[in-house]
Amino acid sequence: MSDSVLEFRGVSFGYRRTTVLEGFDLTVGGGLTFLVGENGAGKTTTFRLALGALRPRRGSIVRHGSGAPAGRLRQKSDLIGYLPQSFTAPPHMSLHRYLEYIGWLRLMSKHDLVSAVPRALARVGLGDRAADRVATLSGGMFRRLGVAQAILHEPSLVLLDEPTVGLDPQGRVDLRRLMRDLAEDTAVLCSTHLLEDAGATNGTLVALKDGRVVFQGHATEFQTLAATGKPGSTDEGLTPLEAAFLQLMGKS
Ligand SMILES: Nc1ncnc2c1ncn2[C@@H]1O[C@H](COP(=O)(O)OP(=O)(O)OP(=O)(O)O)[C@@H](O)[C@H]1O
Repeated sequence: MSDSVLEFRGVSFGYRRTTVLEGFDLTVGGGLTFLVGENGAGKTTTFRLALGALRPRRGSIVRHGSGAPAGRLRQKSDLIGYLPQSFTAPPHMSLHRYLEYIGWLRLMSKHDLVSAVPRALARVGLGDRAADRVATLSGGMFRRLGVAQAILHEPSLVLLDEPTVGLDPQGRVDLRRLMRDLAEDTAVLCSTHLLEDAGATNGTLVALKDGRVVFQGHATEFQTLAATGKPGSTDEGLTPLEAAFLQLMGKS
C-alpha cells in the first residue's frame, strides 16, 4: 500500500494555554509509519485528533478514501482502529466474550461477530486462547489482545500508541512481526520511543519536535541524515538510531 490515507494540513492544537502542534503537516501513507518524539511531543494528541476526539484550532485533518474530516464516517473505508497507550480489558472475561462486547459497542451485528472474533484472534496469534480469561494472558499476549480489539471491525487505518513499551525482547519481536503483517493490507500508524521498532520493520519514520514534523523518511535515511552532521554519540549505550534521534532533537 502506498496511497495517502490520512493528512494533517497546517494543524494547530493546544490544551488551554499549552500549544502542542503548530502548523503541523503530516501525510500518512499505506504500510507502517512510526511517530517518534520526546515525552510530551504530542504523539497521543496527534492520535486523538486523527480519531476526531479533539478538534484542531486551525488547519484540517482529512481521511482519504471518502475525504471525510476526522471523526466523520462516510463509508466503511473511513473506519479507524485504536490501541490506546493505557489499554485495559476486564480480567474476568474470556477473550472471545471480551471481543464480542467490543463488537457490540461498535454496533457490529451478531452475524458479523461470528466470523470477526475468531478472525481477529487468529490474526494476533491468540486463536487457541479464545476461551481463556483475560487475566491469564502474559504482557505480550495482552498487548496483542489490544491489537485484536483495534482490528475487529476491519478498519483501513490502525493507530497503535506505544504498543511495544514494557515488552521483553521476544514480546517486541512478536509485536513487530504482527505490525508488519497488518501493514500488508492496512495502514498502521504507531507511536514509539523504541526507534528500533522502525529500524526492525523497515517502516517510515516521522519525528516530531516543537509541534512540527522535523523528519519523514525511512529509518536508514534518518540515521544517514544525522550522521552527515556531527556524529551522534553512541558511548552512552545508545543504538545508532537513538544517537541519531538525540542529535535531531538537539540533545547531543
Ligand atoms: N488532557 C490534557 N490537558 C492538558 N494538557 C495535556 C493533556 N493531554 C496532554 N497534555 C499536554 O500536551 C502535551 C503533549 O502530550 P501528549 O500526551 O500528546 O504527548 P506524547 O508525545 O504522547 O507524550 P508521551 O511520549 O509521554 O506519551 C504535553 O505537554 C502534555 O502535558
